[in-house]
Formats: sequence, C-alpha cells, structure tokens
Amino acid sequence: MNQIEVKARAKINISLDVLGKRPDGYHDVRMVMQTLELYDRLNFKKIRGDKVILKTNIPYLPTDERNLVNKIVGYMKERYKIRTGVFVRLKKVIPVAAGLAGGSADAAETVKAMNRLFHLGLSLEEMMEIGGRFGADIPYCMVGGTALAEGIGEKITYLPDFPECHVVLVKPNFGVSTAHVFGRLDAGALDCHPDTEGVLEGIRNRDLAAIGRSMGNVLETVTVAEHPLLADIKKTLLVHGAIGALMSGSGPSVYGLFAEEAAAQEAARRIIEKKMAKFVRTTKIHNRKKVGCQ
Ligand SMILES: C[C@@](CO)(OP(=O)(O)O)[C@H](O)COP(=O)(O)OP(=O)(O)OC[C@H]1O[C@@H](n2ccc(N)nc2=O)[C@H](O)[C@@H]1O
Ligand SMILES: Nc1ncnc2c1ncn2[C@@H]1O[C@H](COP(=O)(O)OP(=O)(O)O)[C@@H](O)[C@H]1O
Repeated sequence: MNQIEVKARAKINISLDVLGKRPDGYHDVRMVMQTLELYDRLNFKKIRGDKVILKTNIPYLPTDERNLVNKIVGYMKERYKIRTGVFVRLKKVIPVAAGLAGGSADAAETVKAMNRLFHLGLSLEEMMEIGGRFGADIPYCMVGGTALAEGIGEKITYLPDFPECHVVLVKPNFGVSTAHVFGRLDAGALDCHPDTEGVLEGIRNRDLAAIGRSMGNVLETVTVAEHPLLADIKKTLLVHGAIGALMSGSGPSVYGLFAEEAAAQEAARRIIEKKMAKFVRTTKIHNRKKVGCQ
C-alpha cells in the first residue's frame, strides 16, 4: 500500500464545562463531544527521498511544521525511523480556528494514516498518546462519535449514539484563539457550570428536547461577550425552530440542532439572508461506526 485517503471530521461540543486551572496552565474540562458529517480530506502518499511535503487548498494555512499534519508526519518518521518521504494533499472544508477542531481532526487522521501506511502496528491507546502530545482535542478526534472528554480532553468515555438530527453550522467571518479564551475565562466565570448530567441523560434516553434544554458551554461567557453577533445567530436559529443552539468549543462557530431538515434549511437561509456569516452549512451528526456493521 503506497497511498491512503481519509476523512477528518469536524466536532461540536454539546456541553463544555471547565472545572479548574491546573499548575501547567491547562484546564480540567468535562465535555460532551459529537462528530459531524462535515470533513476535510487527506491523501497520504509514499514518495522517493526523505522529505515531508504538504499541499493544501487554503492559501493562508502554513504547510511547514506549523501545520499539525506536517509536524506529526515528521515526528512519526523520526520516532519510528522511517526513511521514506511522505506527500500529503489536504483538502480543507472545515473552517480554520473555528471551535470545530479541524486541525485536531487532521492531526488524528495523520497518526492513523502513518500507522497504516508504514505498518507500525500501533494500538489505539498508543496512537491517542501520540496525538495527545500535539493537542488536547486530538485523542477524542481519533475515536469520534459521541463521547465524554475529561482531564484536559484526553480521557475519553464512549457514550451511546446521539439521536438523529440535522445541524445548522454557522462560522462567523473571524477566528478565535483557544488560548485567549481560556485565558480570559480565568479572570471570570470559573464557578459557572452547564448541565452536563442533563445532556448525558438526554443522550441515554435519545431525547433531543432534553438535550436541547441542558446543552451549555461555559466558554460562551468569554467569546459571546466579546462578539455579541454570536448571541444574535443563536437567537435566529432558535426562532426558526432549533431544539437547542450553542457555541462550539472556544468559538466562534455556533450551531443549532433541528429535528426536521426543512426547518434547518429555512434557518440557514435566514442567516445567509441576514449576512450574519459567509460559512453557513446544514449537515448531520455522524455517529461512530460499529465494528461488524459498516
Ligand atoms: C476548547 C476546545 C473544546 O473542544 O476546542 P476548540 O475550541 O479548540 O475547538 C478544546 O478543549 C481545545 O483543544 P485544542 O484546540 O486541541 O487545544 P490545545 O491546542 O491543546 O491548546 C490550545 C490552548 O488552549 C488552552 N487549553 C486547551 C485545552 C485545555 N483543556 N485547557 C486549556 O487551557 C491552553 O492555553 C492551550 O495553550
Ligand atoms: N491542519 C490544520 N488545519 C487547520 N489549522 C491548523 C492545522 N494545522 C495547524 N493549524 C493551526 O491551528 C490553529 C487552530 O486550528 P483549528 O483546529 O482549525 O482550530 P479549532 O480547534 O479552534 O477549530 C490555526 O490557527 C492554524 O494555524
């Protein structure tokens, strides 16, 4: 096998709680994570020589070691003494610096692709350990689906599948730095907590309305306060029939969950009409494939 093509899926946070700050500056979190159908596409190819070459469709995205894909290929080549060159083509669809873990998903798929391409025989746990060195969200992105993420995000517990629904995803025309948002949170709302138990109960009961009532993200206290447009987008989604609407991760992406596709499309249409964002997509949640029933 000389070539592999993979999909790297976006995630949303259905609940995001921050429990406290750790001595290393990171924060202990408790998050309900969910992958979406929206994905980047990556193609990995063995090439002659010893170089790592990355090409992407996004002109402003670095393709050298500042890109997680390039960085991880380089790291794994060195760690496993791989003397073959690797060419990667990355087609980005997931908006960058959006709270959708696009870079983390690319990184997770890179670890898995290198494992397959060079027959490294790594277990999932070993790959999650490697991913975790490069970002808190990467271990989750390696398993995807519906999951609870704790620690700094690296302790993963699988959850039952999320109920079927439609998602309207809105990425306003600016990016947000995750480090900045966590930094601002320290000065503010560390004592404010979303109803994660309510979300977990809603997922167990496949009750979308209960999930909608309980979903929450403590990082909204920072990002929505800095960008009131996000509150307007949430309101528009709710007015047009969203069962729940929330900011994902550190933002600025906001999403709405809908039972009916027609309502989702109408809400997306309204947001485009109001020029609230250029990136507006209707998509669906994507549950983890079960072994033996692909
Ligand atoms: C907030 C979340 C929620 O899913 O998502 P995004 O908004 O990035 O999508 C994640 O926890 C983000 O994970 P990720 O983006 O991988 O974070 P990293 O690259 O490891 O860290 C970026 C910066 O965020 C802060 N950080 C991150 C995770 C964490 N548990 N505590 C932190 O304090 C640190 O300041 C760190 O320097
Ligand atoms: N493959 C990649 N795709 C996107 N961003 C990347 C990638 N590699 C490194 N980055 C850097 O990581 C930063 C955050 O990336 P991203 O994962 O899109 O954010 P978020 O986790 O907030 O959705 C960006 O500013 C970008 O420069």
